[in-house]
Amino acid sequence: MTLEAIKYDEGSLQILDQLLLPFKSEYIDVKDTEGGWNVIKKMQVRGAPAIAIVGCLSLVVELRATHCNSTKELADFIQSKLEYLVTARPTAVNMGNAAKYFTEKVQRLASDDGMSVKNLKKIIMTDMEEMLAKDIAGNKAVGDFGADDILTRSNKQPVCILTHCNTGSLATAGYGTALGVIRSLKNRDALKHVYCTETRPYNQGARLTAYELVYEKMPATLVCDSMAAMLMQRKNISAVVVGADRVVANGDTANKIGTYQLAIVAKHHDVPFYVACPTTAYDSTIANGDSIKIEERPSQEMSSINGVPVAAPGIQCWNPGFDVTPAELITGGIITEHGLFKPHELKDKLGLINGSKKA
Ligand SMILES: CSC[C@@H](O)[C@@H](O)C(=O)COP(=O)(O)O
Repeated sequence: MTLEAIKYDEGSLQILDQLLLPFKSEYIDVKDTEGGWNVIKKMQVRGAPAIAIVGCLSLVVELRATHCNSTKELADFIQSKLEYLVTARPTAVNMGNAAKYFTEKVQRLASDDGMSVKNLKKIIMTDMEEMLAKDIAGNKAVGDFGADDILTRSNKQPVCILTHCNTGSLATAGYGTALGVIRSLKNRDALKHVYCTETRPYNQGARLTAYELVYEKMPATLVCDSMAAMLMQRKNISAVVVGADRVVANGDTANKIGTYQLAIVAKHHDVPFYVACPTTAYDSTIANGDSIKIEERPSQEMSSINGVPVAAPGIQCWNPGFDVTPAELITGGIITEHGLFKPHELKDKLGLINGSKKA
């Protein structure tokens, strides 16, 4: 078994089929953007950062076999493929942010008269290939900032963490976001225990996070989502740390369904609640969480497990894949690769960082 969700080498892209985990380790060849769109839609690869990386790398693979006669033709081709990839899953913003960034870049470079088709292709492909290393570096920084803050609160005493969904190596290029914070705590010998929720209905916690925790030999226990309140009442939880699919301007955060109720329970028990995500999950164009589009998944994903029915035939199902945690419940803060911010600070602080990068 392996934890390498994305294998990429010089134009060859393979993804670990996460629908088969934890019982089978099988890779799928992704040969073009249609293949990329399909593995994202079916959730054979999932997790906001991994979705964007696989989407863009599927375009790199396709670009290698694509001939364009002009830089304008190439830029329009890349733009249309990126627009298509964004439609696979609507809530996670990472693919949308990548599409915006690469569209702006390719159209700007294409308008330069001295640019050749060959060079333009190379610049964009190299930039996309670098997403893998950049994501890991960002995750490591997130992990360290998160561990610093949690250990400051605990007076450097080892901590018990509750996490939700899967935010580890399988959801990213490696290391992980919320699971990256947990990994950083473990690296400092400061992780007493980690609890992961099952994460119904798709069981990313039971299938994927539990698999990563066992693989990494972390002291870990699986709980049902419905046990979170009891857990916080009885088990001395030091912090809840989750990932994000989209953090909007006021700090409201869309993440895996079930996150919002964890934040409410954490507030009731005075447990700090953290969102851990690189800024690739930040969307400054939406003012607050009411306008985030929430993906609704097929009802069979809820009414059956691995094809075995678990609900009464004929019952209707409502299956939103994500919920929105209001900023005021994110009491620990939002941990980014630039540091930890309170939700209300995010807009100004990230605006300053982005502004100074441009200057
Ligand atoms: C680093 S991943 C953060 C989030 O993307 C994760 O918690 C999550 O909600 C994933 O949802 P999924 O539907 O499995 O793609």
